Amino acid sequence: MTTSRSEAARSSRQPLSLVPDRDCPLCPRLVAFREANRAREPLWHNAPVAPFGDIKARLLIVGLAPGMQGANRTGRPFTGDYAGDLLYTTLLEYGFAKGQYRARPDDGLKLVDCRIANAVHCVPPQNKPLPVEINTCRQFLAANLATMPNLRAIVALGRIAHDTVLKPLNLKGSQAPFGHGAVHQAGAFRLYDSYHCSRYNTNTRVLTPDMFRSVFAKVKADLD
Ligand SMILES: O=c1cc[nH]c(=O)[nH]1
Repeated sequence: MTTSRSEAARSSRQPLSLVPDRDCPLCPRLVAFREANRAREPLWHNAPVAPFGDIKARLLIVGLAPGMQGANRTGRPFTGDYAGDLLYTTLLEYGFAKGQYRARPDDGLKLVDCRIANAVHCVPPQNKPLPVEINTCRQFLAANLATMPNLRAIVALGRIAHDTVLKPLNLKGSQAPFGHGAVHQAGAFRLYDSYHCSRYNTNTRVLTPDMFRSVFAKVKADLD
């Protein structure tokens, strides 16, 4: 996001939409999936998941998409699935969260100087959003980036999150290749890459808790 782009976004007459409507119609495959999930599990959230945390935070964490049994069920990013256990434990350890994480949205956990959003706001089949869905949903993430007045650091969890923030940050893939632990400067912002904290990545030791911690240790040191 260049300064001019964010200024343009802030001053545009149309208010920026930070999250899709509950019945967002933009991605037909995700709409059909959402309707099937609503019929099957009427008590679940089953709608686009809004970002969690203060808009005035300096840190934005970008995930992939709501997990079926996690954010899609509970309505809060990374809440109720395996990926959230590692993420919230690490955020608590580095002071980016306070309280206790109990895997439910009424656990009282508060993020500190930190906000969490997803590249895609609706749960995709098999956890795999299509490129067209990622492109369509980017407008909401870009609105968050443009609206966060104190934003300094962005942690991308996985390659899809990394790729999707490049455009709003006005970076090219060749300038900022994805790599665990890589840090990319984008004007006033820093983009930190991490492998996604999914169960698959942690079970296969592609990502260890120490590797994950080292990303947040760096962010913390840079922000302090
Ligand atoms: O990327 C992810 C994974 C799980 N839950 C989320 O909200 N996002």
